[in-house]
Amino acid sequence: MLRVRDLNKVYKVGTFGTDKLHAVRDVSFDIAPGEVVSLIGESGSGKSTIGKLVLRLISTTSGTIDFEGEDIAGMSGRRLRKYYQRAQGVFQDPFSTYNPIFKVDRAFDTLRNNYFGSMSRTDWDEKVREAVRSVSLEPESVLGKYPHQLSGGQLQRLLIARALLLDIKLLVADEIISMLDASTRIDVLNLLGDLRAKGLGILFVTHDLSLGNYVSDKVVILYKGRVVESGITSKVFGQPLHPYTRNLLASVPQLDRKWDEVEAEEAARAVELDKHCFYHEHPETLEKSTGLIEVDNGHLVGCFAMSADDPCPMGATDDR
Ligand SMILES: Nc1ncnc2c1ncn2[C@@H]1O[C@H](COP(=O)(O)OP(=O)(O)OP(=O)(O)O)[C@@H](O)[C@H]1O
Repeated sequence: MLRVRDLNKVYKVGTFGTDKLHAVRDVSFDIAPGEVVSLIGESGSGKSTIGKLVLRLISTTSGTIDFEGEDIAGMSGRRLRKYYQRAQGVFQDPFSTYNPIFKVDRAFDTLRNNYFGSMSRTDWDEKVREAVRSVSLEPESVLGKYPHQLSGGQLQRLLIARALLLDIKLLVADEIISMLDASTRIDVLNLLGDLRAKGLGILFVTHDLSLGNYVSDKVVILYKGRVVESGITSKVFGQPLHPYTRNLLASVPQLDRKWDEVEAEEAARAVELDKHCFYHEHPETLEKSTGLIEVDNGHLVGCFAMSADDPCPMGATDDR
């Protein structure tokens, strides 16, 4: 359904826009219907930029994004409107999405004006109520209210309901639960699970490894805009190969492991990597990547071996 290939985004920065910031580098991944793919990485790794590129909120520098076989860069007019009927985004801070001086219903009305102009008011109101119920909210408790009268979780679910009115096939969910409390988080996560079961493809953007592990079928681990590892979640998290992924996972506290043990493992890995891995020696630059190596079916690892005949000490070669 969604096919992203060799995506690059370079921002112009600096006072006169003369400097360049390479925010996304050669990123490729696919999302099938009913599949959740998580983009995981630390702050500044390019996750949100990729989400915005997929929603065409910003333009690509190079690379392609195909949705149902059509390059979204070439869409305009009716075709672009149709794309937005099928692909929508929900972002981190639900409060900033609503205008505080209007009731939340206004977010739905703008959609009616754009896409459902010919529908009668009665039919539209019923359609909205149905969408609100589908995200486990009571229409009477939330419609007609101002944003400050509702919780973050209710506002977030209303935004998902709004997207669902369009019968979308792809949802870009960018850190959508990071501002919610624990009990509301689980409601929104369960809702995403229900939507996935109905065939919705979800691009889930998060910096939280455990969340990525919980919700996704596949993960794409990003470091400074570049994919360092990707594949089926259980494979990437069960057998992480790239030093960055391993360090990320090692940094998540585990009840059954002592910190000394984790540190000793990391030190042993550092010895293996010394003078072999460009990433290990110079993590500040990723220019020397030799691309991604497929180590297992769909499990790709970014390789930064220092020379072509230098076997990657992290196992990112065919014979390991
Ligand atoms: N409009 C912009 N102009 C210039 N640079 C930008 C712009 N938007 C993002 N960047 C830069 O691009 C890089 C990637 O940013 P992005 O927001 O995609 O990262 P992220 O992984 O989503 O981070 P976070 O988790 O903090 O939101 C960062 O260095 C950021 O400062």
